Amino acid sequence: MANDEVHGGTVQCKDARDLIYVTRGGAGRVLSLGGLQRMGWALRRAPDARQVMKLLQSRPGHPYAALLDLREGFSEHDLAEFGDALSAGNIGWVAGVDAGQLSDEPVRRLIRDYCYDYVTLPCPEGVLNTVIGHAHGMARLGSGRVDRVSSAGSDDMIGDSPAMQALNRTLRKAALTEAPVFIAGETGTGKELAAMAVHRHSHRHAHPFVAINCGAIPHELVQSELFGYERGAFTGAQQRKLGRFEMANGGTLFLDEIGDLPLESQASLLRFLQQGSFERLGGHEQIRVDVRIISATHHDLEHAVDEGRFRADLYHRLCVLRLQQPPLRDRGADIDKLADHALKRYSDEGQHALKGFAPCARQALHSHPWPGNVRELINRVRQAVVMAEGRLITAEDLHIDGPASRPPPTLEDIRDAATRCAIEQALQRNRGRLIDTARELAISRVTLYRLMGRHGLRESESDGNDRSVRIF
Ligand SMILES: Nc1ncnc2c1ncn2[C@@H]1O[C@H](COP(=O)(O)OP(=O)(O)OP(=O)(O)O)[C@@H](O)[C@H]1O
Repeated sequence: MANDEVHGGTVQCKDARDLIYVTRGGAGRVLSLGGLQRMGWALRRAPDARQVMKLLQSRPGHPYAALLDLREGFSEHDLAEFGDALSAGNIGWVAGVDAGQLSDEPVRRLIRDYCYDYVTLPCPEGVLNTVIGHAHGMARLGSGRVDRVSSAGSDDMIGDSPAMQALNRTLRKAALTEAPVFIAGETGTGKELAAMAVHRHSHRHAHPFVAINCGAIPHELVQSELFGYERGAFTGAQQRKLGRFEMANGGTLFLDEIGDLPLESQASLLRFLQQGSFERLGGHEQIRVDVRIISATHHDLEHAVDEGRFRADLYHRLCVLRLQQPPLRDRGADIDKLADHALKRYSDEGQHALKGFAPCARQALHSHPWPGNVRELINRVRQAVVMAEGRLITAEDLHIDGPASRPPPTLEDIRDAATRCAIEQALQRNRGRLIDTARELAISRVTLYRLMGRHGLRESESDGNDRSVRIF
């Protein structure tokens, strides 16, 4: 769901997602979908229900999006055979239709009862990407796929380094409250996983967790995606559509890349946070829902506020509780655990069985700076699984140049990392109170404050009061 991001107009793929294109169209009616493949979809074609079931059975529980092209070739009898595939929890269906088919009762029923959404074909691939992306996200929620290789604290979040232990403790505390949570951290550090963990540990866990990537949706569609629309709200709005807020009722709404939210939607979100209600597009009724908001971004939201791109009042409403996702390079042995996990997860994609990582690869994993964090690590290991020719994955298979890419840490680097970690943990234990934290660490408050500035643990050099501390 919140799986794509837009950088400078191009959509970058985080992980390849599986799309099944079900079609029996004649020549000229089959969509090529090459653009979707470039956007990171792994495309599989299936002409009938049997093929779809075969694909589902080959990877039980694995999430798929499926585009069911209903424009030609399927009789009512054929469609009846899709019953099991349409009801599977790990597949999100989108129907593709000719506009005229929407008056056809069996087609309407199929869409209404089984599909996440429908599109009128042909349609721009950007739109298709968004819609099937959402369907895939819903399938992921339904798939119950949890990677429990972890030796760690928080369910499918692998890692038990001090930084991750601190994060796990904090997110469990956050889960017990109803306050909005803001998750900061570099791209690929696992902010969405952290948001899901907060939801899972909250009393809302039996209700939906709905995620949306505000940066991956065209600005003009964000408002209707979030708040839904009434029939006739605009040309093409042939029936009422529920927005993400309504879908998340009782549960949690995760707004990823919140910094990309257009100003109009910022105003609506602020109104929701103040009043607990909103209006659908084209509607006048105030709709009340019970939704907890978790937001995240890998950009500097404070900077966006300073530049007037993000409303300061909304920022303060969203950032009541703040979690900081640590970068991968600060997670020590977690790097090995994550690499082993990725190897296990993708081992069946390789040509031959792999035994593990060669010493040079282990060394490279620890010398690489990981600008793309866990996502980059998973992608590199996945690619190495496919490309490796030997029994062990080498640094070369990972396309990491070896220790030269980052010199080993100096004593000062190690001391700095330990100081930062000690201060972070003490701040958490003391709920951000500087006086108590300084006393525990046996340093003066001035020294503590100086060290926090040096290690990036407070917002600005000039603001010296306790309110600037964002760890609780
Ligand atoms: N601790 C972890 N254990 C296992 N997998 C992880 C962990 N952290 C991240 N991942 C995986 O890394 C990928 C990226 O994670 P995620 O999408 O949560 O990152 P993000 O911080 O939200 O990224 P972005 O800022 O780009 O939206 C996902 O495939 C996720 O499953």
